[in-house]
Amino acid sequence: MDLPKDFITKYQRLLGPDAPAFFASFDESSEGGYRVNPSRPEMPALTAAPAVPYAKFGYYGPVSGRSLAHQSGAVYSQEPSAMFVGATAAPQRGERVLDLCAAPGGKTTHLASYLEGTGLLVTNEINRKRVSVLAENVERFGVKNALILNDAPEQLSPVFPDFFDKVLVDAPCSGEGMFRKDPGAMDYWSLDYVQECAERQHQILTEALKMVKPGGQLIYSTCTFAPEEDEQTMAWVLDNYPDFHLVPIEKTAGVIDAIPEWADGNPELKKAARLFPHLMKGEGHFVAKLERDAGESRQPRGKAKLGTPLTADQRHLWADFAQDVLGTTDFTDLVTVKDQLFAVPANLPDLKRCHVFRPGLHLGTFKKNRFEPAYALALASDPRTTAHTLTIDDQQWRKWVHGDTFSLASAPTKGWYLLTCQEQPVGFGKVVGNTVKNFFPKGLRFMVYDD
Ligand SMILES: C[S@@+](CC[C@H](N)C(=O)[O-])C[C@H]1O[C@@H](n2cnc3c(N)ncnc32)[C@H](O)[C@@H]1O
Repeated sequence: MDLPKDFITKYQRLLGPDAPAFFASFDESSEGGYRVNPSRPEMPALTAAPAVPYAKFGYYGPVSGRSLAHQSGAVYSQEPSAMFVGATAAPQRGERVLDLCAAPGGKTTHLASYLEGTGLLVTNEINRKRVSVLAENVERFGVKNALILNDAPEQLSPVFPDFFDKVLVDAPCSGEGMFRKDPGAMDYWSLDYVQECAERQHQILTEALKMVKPGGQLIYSTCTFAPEEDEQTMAWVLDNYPDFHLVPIEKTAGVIDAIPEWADGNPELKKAARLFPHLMKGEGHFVAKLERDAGESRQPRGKAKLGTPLTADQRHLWADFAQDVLGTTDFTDLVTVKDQLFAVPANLPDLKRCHVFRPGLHLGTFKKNRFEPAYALALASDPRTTAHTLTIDDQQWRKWVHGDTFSLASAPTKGWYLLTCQEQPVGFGKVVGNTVKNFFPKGLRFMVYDD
């Protein structure tokens, strides 16, 4: 690979005798990876692959974007070193978690797997186009407890002061760890760009640190090797925020200590982790875990007023659907936004200064005198406990994801069914006679080709 000249000079100086192995790794092929979704029935073929030693739910190997496993949210494709980030954050059930720079959602979905639908996951992306992709992935993964925001960090810090148990800053960076998979990332790389990224990281962290509750943690990560964005950024935090300290990260499978000499020599920096492509299977990351001292918390202002309460008619339509089709009335905090029904997380502060992209789990749409369930609800439903399910085969699934109606051998009772294929939820279909009407979202349709 034709690496930038300044990049070669810089890492020859920094890595010395290790530099040739580091440069050689850019000419090797990338190692694919994926995480399984613990809220889905197990797909044995997925868990038969070698496990990523440090990452709960993680496996080595490729996964196709046109596979049933992917469409149904049974897996999330993620390169193995990126899994180290979620594994370091490892939130506990019930915690309040913020993913500040979240799109396309690799780390967010990993955090969601740890939370198991409990607590709160606020997942934010500053870029409008990218927040749509984030929402798509969060919904595909069946995440029930997420609030999706589209804000800059400085818009969020006054809303969530001292609020979160865990804050993840997976920072925008110079992306040197992306060069191998995406050589286009080299086009905008320069020594000045690295500096620019470091400055932006300081700005993001300034806001992010305000949202960590006393005793809470901030996990900082990049997919670059640049010391300016890694050890030096953490040294800057330690110098400027005396109530934060680094917590040691367990390192296995070729993950090594961060390098204090690449910053101000503070030995504390060793507690952070470096993932190098010549030392482990993955593209490369830097990960640090900061913890805030215990102390008094400021209280966030007000209470969120999301959407509008349901009308009596809407309550009945939803209750009928929930009882008949889902077999559960578990969802409690319900609101409508225009004609859309959402289950929203409880105990949120006043969000009127935020851009709310999804106030919670999208349950469906109220049409004239009827309720149409959402794709997001289907993928958040567990077929093992859903009242109305209908098993479809592989051929029927291909028609489903292509947007075609298809026929059944016999006609079940008319109505909505959670369709399942190989036990995975794939959407809500409406059965009329022996035909399944297609409600697979238009923007997500695709064609499956024979291998
Ligand atoms: C490394 S990517 C995040 C990847 C994501 N965490 C994942 O695992 O899929 C960094 C994200 O930060 C966003 N970003 C860019 N500038 C930002 C800023 N000033 N503040 C917050 N986020 C920013 C980018 O749009 C990008 O989506």
